[in-house]
Amino acid sequence: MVLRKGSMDKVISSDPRAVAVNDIIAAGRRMDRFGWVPATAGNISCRLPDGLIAITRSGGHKGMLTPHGVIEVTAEGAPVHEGDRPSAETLLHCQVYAASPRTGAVLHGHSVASTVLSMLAGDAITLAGYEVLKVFEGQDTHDTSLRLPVFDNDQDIARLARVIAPHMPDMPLGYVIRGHGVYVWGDDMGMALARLEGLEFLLACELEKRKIRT
Ligand SMILES: CSC[C@@H](O)[C@@H](O)C(=O)COP(=O)(O)O
Ligand SMILES: [Zn+2]
Repeated sequence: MVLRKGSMDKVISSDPRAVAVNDIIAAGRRMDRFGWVPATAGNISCRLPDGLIAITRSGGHKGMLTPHGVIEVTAEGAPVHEGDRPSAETLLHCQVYAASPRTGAVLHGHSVASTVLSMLAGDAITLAGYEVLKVFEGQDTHDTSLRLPVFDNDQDIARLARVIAPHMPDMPLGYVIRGHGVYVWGDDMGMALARLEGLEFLLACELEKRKIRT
């Protein structure tokens, strides 16, 4: 048994597929504990060493996943096994992996804070002055601001991916889909979860600030 960099759990196997399934199930439970994947909302994926992507099946509760709830798709989002129905938002995960060979895990949740704030925002939410900004790579002071892009929601995920595409190279935090939820990623699942937790904390703070002001 070994421990991996950034991991939040002990590895249960040296088989990368088993590790990915374990990581996805654990991530879903953790996101559910925070209330970020209500009903069947959210989706979770990991890149496998052979370039395939392990991703949640469409329509299941992400806090109650079993190994059956995780399937494999190609880098283009096609299910490896005929009849499997991957997340409706698979193309958004594929787009994040295609943008950087370093990215190993992608998380999508529907928190109250990301949903509400994005409905009040323009094309971005600015996060400034918070100590927790230091959770993001390259940030070593609270005395800074980071921009979280907001894209209009669209049920046509291929079209939404085309709108997001030009912004992919310049998104240090992830992004939010308006009235929908947040996309965050990292080199591995541990890093992606840490970034999601940091970002959600910051969004929750912003929401509280707005309530106090009104
Ligand atoms: C409960 S509605 C949420 C869905 O429409 C979608 O946005 C979502 O996040 C989950 O879709 P899924 O296809 O299960 O990955
Ligand atoms: Zn969603």
